[in-house]
Amino acid sequence: MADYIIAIDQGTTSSRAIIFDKKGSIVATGQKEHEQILPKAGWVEHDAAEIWRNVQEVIGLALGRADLTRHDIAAVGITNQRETAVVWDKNTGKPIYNAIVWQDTRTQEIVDRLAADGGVERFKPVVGLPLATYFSGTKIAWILENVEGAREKAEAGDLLFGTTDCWVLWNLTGGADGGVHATDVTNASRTMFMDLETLEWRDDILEAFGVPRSMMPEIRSSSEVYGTAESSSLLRETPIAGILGDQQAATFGQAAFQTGESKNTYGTGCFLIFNTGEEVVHSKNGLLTTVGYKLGDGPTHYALEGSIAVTGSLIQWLRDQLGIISSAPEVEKLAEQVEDNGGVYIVPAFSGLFAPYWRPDARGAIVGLTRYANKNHIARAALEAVAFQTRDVLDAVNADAGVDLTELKVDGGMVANDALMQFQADVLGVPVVRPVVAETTALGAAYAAGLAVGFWNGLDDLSANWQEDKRWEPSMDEAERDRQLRLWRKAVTKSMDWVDEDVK
Ligand SMILES: Nc1ncnc2c1ncn2[C@@H]1O[C@H](COP(=O)(O)OP(=O)(O)O)[C@@H](O)[C@H]1O
Ligand SMILES: O=P(O)(O)OC[C@H](O)CO
Repeated sequence: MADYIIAIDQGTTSSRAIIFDKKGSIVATGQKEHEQILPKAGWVEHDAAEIWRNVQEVIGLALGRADLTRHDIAAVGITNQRETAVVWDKNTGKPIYNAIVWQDTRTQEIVDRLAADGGVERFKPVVGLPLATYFSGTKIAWILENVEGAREKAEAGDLLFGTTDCWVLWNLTGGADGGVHATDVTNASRTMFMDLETLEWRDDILEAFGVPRSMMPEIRSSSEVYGTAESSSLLRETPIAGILGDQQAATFGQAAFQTGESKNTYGTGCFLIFNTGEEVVHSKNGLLTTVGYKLGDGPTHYALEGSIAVTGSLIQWLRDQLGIISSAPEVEKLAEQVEDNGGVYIVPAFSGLFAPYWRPDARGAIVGLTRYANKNHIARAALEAVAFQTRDVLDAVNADAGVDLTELKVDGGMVANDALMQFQADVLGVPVVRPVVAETTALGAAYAAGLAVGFWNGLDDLSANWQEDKRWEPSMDEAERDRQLRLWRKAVTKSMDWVDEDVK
């Protein structure tokens, strides 16, 4: 058997291809950012055609850097930004509109319309999700209602929907020339349309959203052979054998396979996932219920999730919109030049507030400003906002689980930031632990693909690969932690109730 697995990580900010060996170590990486298209306040789009071009390019980069060919690759795993909706014409292979990204809030009116009959929790007992702009369902509905000719084409069976895993799989397996139109259970669980118990699309919910079932991909497990790469691909004939939404992939890559295990990933947003085993658990504290993973014909593993919309993207905002840093890592230097936040708190409710608040009416707020405040305080407050939001989610997980987590496994682009990780341990009051391979998202997809083709024999092989790299112990005294949390929560209340009829 070939000695490597390649994982394609189609993220919000960039697409990566990462080649792993049997130990789960990274052999080579290719990465390319794609454009963030921001046509109006609250709108976030990606060009799906650009994403597919980038995916092909990064596969070439990774293979080239490792000096490997497709013959060295046993299988391909795919992981992806979840919820982001691509709708394309199955005859031409062209998207009929830009992909509407998970952070996009344009569909609030559709949410309100659907919620008018039964409230935002109307479908939650079946799909685990409240009605919110975050999930794919209202994004598909928006495209069908607003793109000229889309409704007719959809009714005629000419349009396909997919999250970006499905878009990449379809293209990689031949596109309009016989591409496989499938997604996995974890991605399907983020659409609003999948029944968590039966793992099938719900016709009544599709109908309520006005989405024809013919657009929907087949729902498959997270680890099985979906198809092989088509003949013009650098990976031709290689089996595509694993798909997991990126947060579930990170949980899998952290080897958090058992009930009660968890992880928090710090990327564009932050996502804490808590494994609830084979049981569907409904949150009483603002968390989502989602599928964790399903390997082939094996049992379905479920999870509770605390999704935070804006964390790394707040650092991008400091860089791109305010211009106070020229690269993301610079934020740490800036923040460390002051002893504290100078009384400044940032609530980055750019897309409203997600877990555990679910307040679409919230917008970003910077509070506590005095003339003393400077860019260093803003940088510090931005990092602190990431940690405070995670604390709010962890409180919800602890309340739902009925036990307190004793440490937090972390990963993602932001965990390179020492100041943030130390502050995170301080405001949580529990240690924060980073594994050697912090690219757990890609690793999780590689694991799913490798298990399907016998590259790894079972979960024990994967657990044996997990190794601790660094641990941050809490060092803040309790009174100071309580004071900071009180001020943070006061700041959160200031961001709420902002959007009304005049403010979009
Ligand atoms: N050293 C750093 N300090 C703070 N934020 C960082 C640092 N390095 C990267 N980031 C942020 O992390 C994000 C990238 O992380 P990544 O895991 O690649 O995200 P994604 O998978 O969402 O594309 C970006 O939003 C960037 O602003
Ligand atoms: O691409 P990321 O890492 O920001 O993850 C996005 C999430 O999947 C959105 O739910």
